[in-house]
Amino acid sequence: MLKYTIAFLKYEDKVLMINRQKSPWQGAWNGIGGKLEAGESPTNCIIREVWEETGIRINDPVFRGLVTWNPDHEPAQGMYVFVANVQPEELINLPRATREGILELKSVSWLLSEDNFGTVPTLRFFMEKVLDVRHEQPADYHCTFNGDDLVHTEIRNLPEMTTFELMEQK
Ligand SMILES: Nc1nc2c([nH]c(=O)n2[C@H]2C[C@H](O)[C@@H](COP(=O)(O)OP(=O)(O)OP(=O)(O)O)O2)c(=O)[nH]1
Repeated sequence: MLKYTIAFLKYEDKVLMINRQKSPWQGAWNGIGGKLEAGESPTNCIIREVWEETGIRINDPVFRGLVTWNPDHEPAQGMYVFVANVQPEELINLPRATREGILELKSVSWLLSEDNFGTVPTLRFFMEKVLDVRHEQPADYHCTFNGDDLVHTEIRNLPEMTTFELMEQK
């Protein structure tokens, strides 16, 4: 079982992002998410985290895979990734400061642009595929870090346990 979840909430060609208030990746834009609680399924975790951090209720997050990183990077080895569509009426008062950081809608093209150093370093590797729900199967997007430098990326098949973990205690 991985320790974290993350969600990319889409509206048209934009995604709701948070500029993180704390480490890791303090000051960088990332999707919305957080740590699994004891006994919580990844799906229930992401529904709770999105509610707590944005006030938005997502009912049917779509599982899109894992982002994992080398075990020596830190004890937490990865996160379950989800996408969900949101309605414009749910995206109020943006940008908005919250306890976790600043919430803002960012365009996918800005998030993926090569001269953008304002996002967490893994995002550009997996985000386009994760958002392409119609053409890309869920996968394990594996990252190798040396310190804070992302030195290698690799797309792996999903471990079989993943489906079971997702269904657990739903
Ligand atoms: N720990 C960790 N989290 C990462 C990395 N990259 C990355 O996108 N994340 C994501 C996973 C989560 O969505 C988020 C980290 O969660 P968090 O620390 O804000 O979790 P939380 O709010 O539940 O934690 P807390 O208040 O209990 O400390 O960042 C990384 O390298 N390390």
